[in-house]
Amino acid sequence: PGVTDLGATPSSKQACFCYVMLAGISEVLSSVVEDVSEAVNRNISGSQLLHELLSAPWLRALLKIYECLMRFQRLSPSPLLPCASGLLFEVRKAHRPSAEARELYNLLSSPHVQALLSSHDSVAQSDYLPVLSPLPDELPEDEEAMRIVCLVKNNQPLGATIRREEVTGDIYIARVIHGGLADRSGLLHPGDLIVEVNGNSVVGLEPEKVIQKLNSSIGTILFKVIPRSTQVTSSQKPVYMRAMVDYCPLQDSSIPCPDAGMAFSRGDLLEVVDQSDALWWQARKLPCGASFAGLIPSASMLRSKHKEQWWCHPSQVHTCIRPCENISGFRRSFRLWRRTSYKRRRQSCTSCSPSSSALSSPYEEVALYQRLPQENHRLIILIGASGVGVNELRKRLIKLNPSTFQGPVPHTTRPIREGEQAGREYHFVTKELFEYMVCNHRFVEYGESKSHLYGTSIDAIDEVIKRGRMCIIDVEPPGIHLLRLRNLKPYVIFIRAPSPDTLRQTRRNARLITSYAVNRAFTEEDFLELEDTSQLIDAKYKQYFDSVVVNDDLQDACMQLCSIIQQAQNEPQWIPVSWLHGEE
Ligand SMILES: Nc1ncnc2c1ncn2[C@@H]1O[C@H](COP(=O)(O)OP(=O)(O)OP(=O)(O)O)[C@@H](O)[C@H]1O
Repeated sequence: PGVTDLGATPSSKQACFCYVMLAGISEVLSSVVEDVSEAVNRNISGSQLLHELLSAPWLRALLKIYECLMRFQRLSPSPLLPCASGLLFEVRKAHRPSAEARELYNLLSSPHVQALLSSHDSVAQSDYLPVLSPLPDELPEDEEAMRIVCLVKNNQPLGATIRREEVTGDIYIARVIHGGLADRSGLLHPGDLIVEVNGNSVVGLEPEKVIQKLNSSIGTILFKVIPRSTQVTSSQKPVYMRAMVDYCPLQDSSIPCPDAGMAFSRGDLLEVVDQSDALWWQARKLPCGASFAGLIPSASMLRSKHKEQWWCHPSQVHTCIRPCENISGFRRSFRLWRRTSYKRRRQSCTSCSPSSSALSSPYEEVALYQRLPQENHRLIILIGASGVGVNELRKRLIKLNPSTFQGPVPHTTRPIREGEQAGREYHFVTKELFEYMVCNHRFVEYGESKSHLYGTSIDAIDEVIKRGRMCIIDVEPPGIHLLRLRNLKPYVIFIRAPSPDTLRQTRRNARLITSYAVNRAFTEEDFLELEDTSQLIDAKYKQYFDSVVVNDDLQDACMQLCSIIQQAQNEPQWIPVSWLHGEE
């Protein structure tokens, strides 16, 4: 039985057959009885009766049936092939089909499996279209090998770009997009000369016209190409890069094919699969969603684009949060200074665009890094708008686990006070030593408050890390650049302001540090400034953020921070390759 016969049980079929047989025999017998009774009634002689009986059609029919049954008995049916006996066994079992058999039956009879089986049969019988006309018997000696490529285009783009040779007007495949339709076919390669598309010659046509032809083709596209004489097999290993700038192909007039372009934003992780072209690379965004790559400008291309943009719109490329010359750490006096300085700087800047370092390196090569247990902990940097709660979160973390988390001890030129201990609250240093450290770039941040200098030094951070602790600092965003060092391998967490409603709701009873004596409640102006600054930092520095925590509920934010820090120290993370083995 075929798949579709699984439902009918063999016993019911046999019963049906027997019924047909019995109906025939009873007909024959009733005709025998009829003939005999007729002969008796007619009172004919015995020999005549015998002759009539023996020549009666019913007797012949009975004898035929008898012969058939005897033959059937001699040749009792047996399976022709061993697999057929297995099949028979299965069929017998199918009298009461098991749950598996029923499931198999359902699966096999589903439309897509039926379609798959039918496709398989077509392929197995080479039953596919179009049937190409046979090659002429006699080909000229100098005839170039022509390849006829048939692609079935669905909604996806073709996945190849073309270029025109200016002198000859020939149209060539310029590049094949990784994972795209053309690439998967394995039949079109960069450098192949396109002679015809769907039977129409393309030689001498403008590339736009060819693209139009291709775009308007639905279903099958038939290419006639002369393959490039030497095929270049590209076996490039993917390179992973962090985008340090934003890019939108639809706004880029220089891209060879905007449809093949891939947009990305600062901070996106890109898997660059092809760098063979000096101007246009091919990449996928990670975590990988698309099966095919997109075109992105090469690093040199992006650099020249940004230079060009700078000359056209120089006002857009200044930084809205400039590197600070005199900003301080996290003690109360530092933070007071920070608040006032922040306001001043915010007023003078209105725009937000990539910094100069992003322009010089639009992509940063990264690799996965897993910290080994014997290695130093990574530096944890918290970044956030003033008032968002960076200091509060940091204090809570340290309080929660003082043997694990620690902040660096700041330096100051102010005299030591009663109850203070050198190296505990501050490193108390002379003004000369402080200035010497400034000249030698030893401070991540420093500033002046009430004629005294305060600063957070790289050495103080190092000290904490070397003691085996996890150093947690909060710095103003420009400080990130100074801390991106191989030995510190900083992990940056952005503390983002919650939605405007949640911000106002959660900070109803919070106090803002405004002076040594007075902590006042948040005003509407504070909220607006906080939201504004939070968005600005996010937009300008997101390429450096490894994680983001929204500080809505303090307890939740603190817990989230703990688990992110744990992951940062113990799970593989993407870091710049220069932190693994390169120069700092
Ligand atoms: N999620 C929160 N819910 C309620 N209050 C909060 C929350 N986060 C912080 N606060 C409170 O907001 C105030 C400002 O926080 P904090 O001093 O940590 O700000 P900051 O980001 O360090 O800014 P600055 O550098 O200006 O001090 C503090 O009183 C703090 O307790």
